[in-house]
Amino acid sequence: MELLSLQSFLILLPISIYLFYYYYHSEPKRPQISRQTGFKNYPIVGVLPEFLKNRHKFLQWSTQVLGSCPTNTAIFFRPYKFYGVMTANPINVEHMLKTNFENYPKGDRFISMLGDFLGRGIFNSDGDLWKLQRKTASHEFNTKSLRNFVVQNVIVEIKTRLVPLLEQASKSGWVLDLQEVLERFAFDNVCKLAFNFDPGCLGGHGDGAAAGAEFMAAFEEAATVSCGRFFYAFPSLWKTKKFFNIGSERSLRKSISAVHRFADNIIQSRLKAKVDESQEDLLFRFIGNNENSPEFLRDIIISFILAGRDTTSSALTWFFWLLSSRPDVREKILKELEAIRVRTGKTIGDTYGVDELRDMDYLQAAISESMRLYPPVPVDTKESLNDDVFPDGTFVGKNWLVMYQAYAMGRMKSIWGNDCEEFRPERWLENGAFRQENPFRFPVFHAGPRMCLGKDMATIQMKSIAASVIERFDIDVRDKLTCPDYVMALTLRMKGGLPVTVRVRERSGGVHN
Ligand code: HEM
Repeated sequence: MELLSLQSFLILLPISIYLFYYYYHSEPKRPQISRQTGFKNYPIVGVLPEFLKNRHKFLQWSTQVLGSCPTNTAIFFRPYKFYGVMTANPINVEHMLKTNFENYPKGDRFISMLGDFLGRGIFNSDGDLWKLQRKTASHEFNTKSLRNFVVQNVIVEIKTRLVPLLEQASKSGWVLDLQEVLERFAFDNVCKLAFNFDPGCLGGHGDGAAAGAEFMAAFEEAATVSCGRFFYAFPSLWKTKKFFNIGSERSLRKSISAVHRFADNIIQSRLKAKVDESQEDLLFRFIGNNENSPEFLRDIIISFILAGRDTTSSALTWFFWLLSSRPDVREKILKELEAIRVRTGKTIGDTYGVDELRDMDYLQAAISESMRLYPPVPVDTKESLNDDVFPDGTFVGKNWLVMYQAYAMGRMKSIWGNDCEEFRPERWLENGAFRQENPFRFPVFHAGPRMCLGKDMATIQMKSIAASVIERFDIDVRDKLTCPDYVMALTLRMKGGLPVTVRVRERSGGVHN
């Protein structure tokens, strides 16, 4: 036995020495890593042991690492000469998202992970294919007609589904998962925007409730498993599963074909009907360009559904959790809403138009502050096309994985000051008016040419929901003092949801109706 150990040692020793020298001397830029504070990169295995140890609290761990680096930027490497850099420094973020945008596409690594599901839709493409979709979409997103369409959909969903559901919950004392409710709301909404189909996930009959629920479940599964590919320590694992069509990859294939079948049916029937001027949705707007094949139309639509699905629900779930332990903030929101109602002659239950929503400065500040601490997209990744140097002096090699961490940026003293951990909406106000933050310091909606297209729509949706819920109901979070855990996915979802009970709010004049 001892002889065997000695033999193994003698065999392994030269191999280890060889690998050590190979990794350390075959890469001329490597010395950057050892000089860098930050991620612990071991010989050969790189950051992998630390990553595996901290995977369950990835965001807190990487925030702490970035905070300890002089320029809030850290390099790591993984086996097989795979290098990456993560930053929480606004000047680096501006460089990668705007100044040297062409050098930082999403890259093949990202695109191949989501490719089976999203094809080459706007969310999953680079270069000319992306530019083309971006041009059409940004033109359409700026039209008044699309904005009105969105506002109308949100109003109907709130009045006919969300409010009745919460009223029912308040009467019967149900415990609701608020995160799930908000996700269903967002899914109904984004499907209407994408191809004017109402899946009726939050109640009602929709355009076919059973089909809608099936579509949402398949979409959910396809998105979760596709995004799960990002978190494999060794990407070859999911590729092998895919090759043999086993495990999660097998269910992924099934759910993707269900989503594609569903979307194809709608697209085919719309194409057969030729141009239907009564439609206002995105599909109608992209069909207008005759050059788009049905498959490409499907990719475009699915990308939009993915982008608009979990983001607003994530933002609002964390917002309602934060609010539950801050009655002072809630009171200020209520005061602001009351002032707007008095000025416009409205009563509780009336809906708010775009102008009134725009006047809700304090509510906007509170939602932004919540997204600063809990950004719906906590980490964003790119791939470098060529060698480059960040403005802070960090070398970035060709084909490196390049990430900015919005979660960490919201918690950097260098950006937000010593009270950065505190939930303080006032930091967004100047003489009572909401003040936009520089998007490279607050890249929650991304920034530069690829900035989120749905920012305004998301804002309308979030403020409408928050205002309607807060003025009508008291939301009691069951465990308001424990910070919920999150699920590591592309969006920041709460682990286990947000269980709440609901009470119709009592006002000085009694309970409203
Ligand atoms: C609070 C809500 C939202 C947040 C925080 C948010 C954030 C983001 C972020 C960080 C990106 C960049 C993603 C990446 O690089 O991979 C993005 C892109 C995008 N978002 Fe949003 N988003 C929100 C809501 C929406 C909504 C409601 C829509 C509308 C359907 C939407 C449509 C898009 C699209 C189409 C892109 C891709 C833009 C491009 O690549 O050119 N987003 N969003």
